[in-house]
Amino acid sequence: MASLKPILSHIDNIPSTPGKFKADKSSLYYLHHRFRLHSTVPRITFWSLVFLALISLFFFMSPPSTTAPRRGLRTTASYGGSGWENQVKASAKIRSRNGHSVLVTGAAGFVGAHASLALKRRGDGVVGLDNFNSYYDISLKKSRKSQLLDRAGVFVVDGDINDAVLLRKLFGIVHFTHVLHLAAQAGVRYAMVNPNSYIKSNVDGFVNLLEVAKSTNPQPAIVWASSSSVYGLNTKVPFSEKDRTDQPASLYAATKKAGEEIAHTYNHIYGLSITGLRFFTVYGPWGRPDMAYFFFTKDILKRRPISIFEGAQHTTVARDFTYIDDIVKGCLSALDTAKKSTGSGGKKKGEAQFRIINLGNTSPVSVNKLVSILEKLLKVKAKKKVVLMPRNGDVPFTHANISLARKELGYRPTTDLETGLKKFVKWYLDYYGTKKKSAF
Ligand SMILES: O=C(O)[C@H]1O[C@H](OP(=O)(O)OP(=O)(O)OC[C@H]2O[C@@H](n3ccc(=O)[nH]c3=O)[C@H](O)[C@@H]2O)[C@H](O)[C@@H](O)[C@H]1O
Repeated sequence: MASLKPILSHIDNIPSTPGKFKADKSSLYYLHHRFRLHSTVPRITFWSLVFLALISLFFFMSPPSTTAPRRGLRTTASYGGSGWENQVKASAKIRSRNGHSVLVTGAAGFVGAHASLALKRRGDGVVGLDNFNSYYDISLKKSRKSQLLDRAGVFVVDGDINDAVLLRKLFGIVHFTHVLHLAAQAGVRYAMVNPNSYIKSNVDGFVNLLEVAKSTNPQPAIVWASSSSVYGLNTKVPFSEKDRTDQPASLYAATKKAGEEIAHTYNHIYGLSITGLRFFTVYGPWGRPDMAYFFFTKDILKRRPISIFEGAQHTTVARDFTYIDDIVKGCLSALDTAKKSTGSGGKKKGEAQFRIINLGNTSPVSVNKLVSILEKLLKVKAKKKVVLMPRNGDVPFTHANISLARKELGYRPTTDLETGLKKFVKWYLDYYGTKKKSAF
């Protein structure tokens, strides 16, 4: 467990759970006694007053809009009202011929923000949804949200995929042709710290979204983020979609694999068109602070030691690091090639498309090499500690076979790790140096 410490130091503390309004018993008691003392007021009047007071308290404490309980790492969300609806409608406006109308979940996240921007810039209608949980720095998520609104007019709704009322409301306002579902509890190692957050987002939340989508008329086509981690302890390389995925090494991987099976069920029963994309270690500007390339950069600059994992018998740990722009192209292409769902009224009317596709770089790089590229770009020597890879969810290597992505999506990744990290480091120095200068 000692090895978890440096990793978790990059993750924010979990906030307390939402508080509920409780009637203050002591003040009720006090009132009751006062009324008893002044017995000129009959008992019935006392209780009528208490009742009235409670009703008005309830009324005044309710926001003008819908308030939804939020599950997961944060408190409550509010939404609704005509101003809010107008923002949703404006954001959803399609500006190109044959453009899609896309609900992007996790839009204030790393991949979600980039994908939302790319969709909006080419003329699609985009509405974002994000619960702004505190798994990592909320201010980074808020910055992405502001960038989306200010630079492209993408509105990100503050809400949760577990909130069916909100989802139905959004589908009621906009006829989404597609959902790009990227909201998830990410990170392989954090699953040992907060296992339930993975079930809530990646299983409960996904089912909730599919339930609403399957009942919508017409049903949207769904493209969602699975993960390279489903290959788990698979040793056959490169990882092909035909390989076994029944040996997950982390709860994160297990929930993503569960998502793939759940997606199959909804496709089979309800005729939802569903494409699962297995992302391979996505990195780049505006990335996730819990990922190694990100916190290595921070620690190297602060002259703090970093742990480099190695396998048993000193074997190298490697990843098929994939640059964000390549992933975004893959996502857009998956949306463009997605066939329509076939169901209506919650019933399947014919076979619907079901796909699972790797999106990787197909060129694995060792963690050692990653660090030496960062040292060169940052012009600082890292204080490296080589440690045996802890048994906390990591796998020794990943390597994507992307033949299916090439065939189905015309996917061709073009950014090597050095080029991609150069762009990341430039962004990092801008963002954490002068902040306001950073733009997508
Ligand atoms: O493809 C995915 O589906 C997943 O990709 C990402 O997981 P990983 O590939 O494990 O990325 P990341 O943590 O950056 O570790 C990178 C490398 O550094 C090594 N590593 C890590 C920490 C450390 O202290 N030392 C170290 O050597 C570590 O052993 C590894 O070899 C996403 O986080 C995850 O949400 C999911 O999307």
